[in-house]
Amino acid sequence: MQINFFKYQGTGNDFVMIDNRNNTFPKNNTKLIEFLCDRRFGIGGDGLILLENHDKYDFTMVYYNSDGSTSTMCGNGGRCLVAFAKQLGIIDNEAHFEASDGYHYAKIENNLIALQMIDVTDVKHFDTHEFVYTGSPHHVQMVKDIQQFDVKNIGAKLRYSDLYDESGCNINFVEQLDADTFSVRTYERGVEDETFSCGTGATGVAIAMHSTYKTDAKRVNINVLGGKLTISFDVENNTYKNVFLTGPAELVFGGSLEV
Ligand SMILES: N[C@@H](CCC[C@H](N)C(=O)O)C(=O)O
Repeated sequence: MQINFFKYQGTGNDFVMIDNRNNTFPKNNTKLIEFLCDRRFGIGGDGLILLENHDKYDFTMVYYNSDGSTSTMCGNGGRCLVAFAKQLGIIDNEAHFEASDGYHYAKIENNLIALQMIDVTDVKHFDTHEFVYTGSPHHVQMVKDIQQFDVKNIGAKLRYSDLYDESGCNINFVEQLDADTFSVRTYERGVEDETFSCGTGATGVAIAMHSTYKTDAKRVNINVLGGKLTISFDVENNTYKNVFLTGPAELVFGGSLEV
């Protein structure tokens, strides 16, 4: 079969995008998804996203990690999918769509995609870290000298440690740069490596930093290896609401391959 695809990236978190409105993509073929995401033998990406029809909203987002596993929400992937939907002419500058964690609203402003994330009520505090669920599970841990930190090995150890069940967790390491700016590096489960950016992770970090009083800003800058993200929110009765993840999302190239 022939597969037509586009490759997008959002702050260096990169995705193979496929328009599956005709339902022809073999969704249970884990090996195929892994192959398409492979950087040497395939197209290359941290994940693969299908854009599908929805009976009420503009589209449905179906997300797979690069190991071919179906997973929970991907914030950067959601932002890239909004840019892809605009390219396909499905939306103009606003989108309403459904993902694994429910309904999402997004808007395109000044070439940036602002994606509304789920409300977050429960930030769990531990001696060494915080745990936040922002559509995907996130471990948030402060470190010093983050640029020298061994994210891949220490991230993998924590992801497979007794702290988490077999489904694991994404592991974010954080260093504060100023009152409202943090540097973040993330080990992503399902990629089993450090990625250049993680949107649900950046969102989790911003909320964890606010809830532990490291910042009182409600607009937090997160610097990742692949660029800059901004997370804004309101706080009402310990619930983080109107949470928006904002940043660039760009088309890299498109093509087709025979599989
Ligand atoms: N890169 C993503 C997160 C993707 C899901 C994650 N790997 C998981 O399995 O939990 C993002 O931008 O949020």
